[in-house]
Amino acid sequence: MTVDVGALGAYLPERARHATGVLGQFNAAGVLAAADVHVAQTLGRLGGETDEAVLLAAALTVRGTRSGSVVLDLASAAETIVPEALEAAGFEAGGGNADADAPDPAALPWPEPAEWIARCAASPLCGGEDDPAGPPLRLVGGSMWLDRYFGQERFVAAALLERATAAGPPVDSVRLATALDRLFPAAEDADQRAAAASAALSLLTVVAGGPGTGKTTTVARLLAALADQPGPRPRVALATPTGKAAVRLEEAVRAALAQLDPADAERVGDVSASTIHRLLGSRPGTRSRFAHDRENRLPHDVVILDETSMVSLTLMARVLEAVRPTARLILVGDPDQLASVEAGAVLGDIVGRSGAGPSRLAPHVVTLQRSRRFADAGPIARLAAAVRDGRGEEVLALLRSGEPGLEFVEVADDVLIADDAVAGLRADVVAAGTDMEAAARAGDVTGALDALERHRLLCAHHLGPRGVRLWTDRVAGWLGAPTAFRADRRYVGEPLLVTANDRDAKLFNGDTGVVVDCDGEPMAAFRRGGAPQLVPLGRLPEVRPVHAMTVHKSQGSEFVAVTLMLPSAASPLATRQTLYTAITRAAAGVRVIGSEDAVLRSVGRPAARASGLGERLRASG
Ligand SMILES: Nc1ncnc2c1ncn2[C@@H]1O[C@H](COP(=O)(O)OP(=O)(O)OP(=O)(O)O)[C@@H](O)[C@H]1O
Repeated sequence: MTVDVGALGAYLPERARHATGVLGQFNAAGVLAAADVHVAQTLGRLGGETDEAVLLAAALTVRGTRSGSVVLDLASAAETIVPEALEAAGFEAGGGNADADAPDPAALPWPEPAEWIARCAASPLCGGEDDPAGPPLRLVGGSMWLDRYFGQERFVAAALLERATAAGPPVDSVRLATALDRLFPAAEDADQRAAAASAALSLLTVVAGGPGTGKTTTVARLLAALADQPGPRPRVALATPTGKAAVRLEEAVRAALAQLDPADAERVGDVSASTIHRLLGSRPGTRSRFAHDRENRLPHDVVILDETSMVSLTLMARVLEAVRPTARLILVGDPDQLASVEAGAVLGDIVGRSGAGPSRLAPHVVTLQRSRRFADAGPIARLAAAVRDGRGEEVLALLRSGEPGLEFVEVADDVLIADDAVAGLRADVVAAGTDMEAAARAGDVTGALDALERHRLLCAHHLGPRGVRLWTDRVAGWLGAPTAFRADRRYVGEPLLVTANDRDAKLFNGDTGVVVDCDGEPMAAFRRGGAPQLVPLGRLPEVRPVHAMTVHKSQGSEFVAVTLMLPSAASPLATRQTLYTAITRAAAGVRVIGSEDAVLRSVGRPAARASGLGERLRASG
């Protein structure tokens, strides 16, 4: 069965009004958006460049940064680039999925690579590695960067390497050893102890590890070890890319401190976490610069970033500028998860991808291997490890094994999924939804929030037949129309997703809650470390029902069971990171809906994010 994508026309990239020639053809094929064409044309006009091959390379480089890639490899561009609207919607290039007038991208006039590179190299728009800043593009080998990202990569690499090679901060090593022995007493805590020791003894440490490997616990105990050093209590900043993650980190660190000897916890004192943006501070009148930068450094002695996988190249550059040269910087995160929505895959580059050769930062990276949360041998942990390590056949075998907690619902990529095929999903959704609504009506806030976290449907895409939008409607239909809508269309028992930050209400993009009847007054309830947070519906920021959410949005959350709606094998979002991130959200159950081919393709394909940072960190010299 073919899929009708007529409804997707609205999401196809805008046609550029003034695009003619080669740029016009690439725009009409959906490869370049109007904005890409516009930037390239402006660069050409300002730089006196009319060569269409150079302007095409510029436009494709701009386009790449919008989907996370910092650099464009000209030689492979023709094979790797998929029209953007099709990417977003989860459709394959060509194959009749594009709008009827759109030419096939493979048939576009791609320049011959060697000549393309030579024409770009001769252009006044392109500088090389060592040219002074000025031209808007950089070309090194066959790779092209926007000068801005090229500069950021170079700066981030240099700043990290400088921290890695600098003498460590002064410490009382005898006292440190005693504190670490006290704080990490068990033999099996050796990896956590090594991470804490590294963080205490050097200006840069990366604590990498999957979910539940004890990263937060290590951070909390590290803070106790540092507080135990002679002298004043160190000034510590804890920061995360999102507000939701900051709330979670603060609660988790407090909980970990509460488990320590009271004298250790007392020495650390109160901790708070903020977003990285908030830590760096806003500067009136500018959106891209922060109050803290190289001229006005952060006052902290220790800066800890959590969920670093979600930090973009640009933000990492800003952090590195702002942290005092003598302060410790500790980067915490899971490099196997999806990267930032913006350009760059900094944590992955620092840790070094498998097979790409060791990073010069390797001595500063401590990877925590053992999950402390579930039994290591549990089926979900084994499934996650097989995905992470790219063992596709083992992933399939586990999904089909019938082991408790694992389920594979096999559906072909090109069919619209019928209700009968996903009866298990429907049963889970209806059971959790019914319990949630009953608890919400009874005013049982905790019961409603427990039901909310019992099961979550995750999709890679927003749009298309496997996307959040369609499945939100399907699930809403299964749950039945609410009997009592309010004027604002909210109803008691409705699960909500916050889609904008509201610092005053302490609600953040990605927070989820439930509308609960609190003594006749409907309130939105959100889980927090202590008592749940109750917000009158009129004071909510932007929200939508959360019957399904993207894997990206689910980062940093945990559910009892998760169903992943896998995209088709042809989708660029069918990647190892999508599958790994979804699986590692689940504590007790994982159901994957998709084709065998989609599973194998996802496991076999680490997300393609082109970046030159890893190369810089590997290069000798
Ligand atoms: N050394 C340890 N001894 C005993 N329990 C531990 C130890 N380290 C971690 N834990 C426990 O394991 C669980 C997971 O630890 P923690 O929250 O620190 O992991 P994490 O890697 O930060 O997880 P996430 O990725 O979900 O943020 C917690 O319940 C914690 O108390």
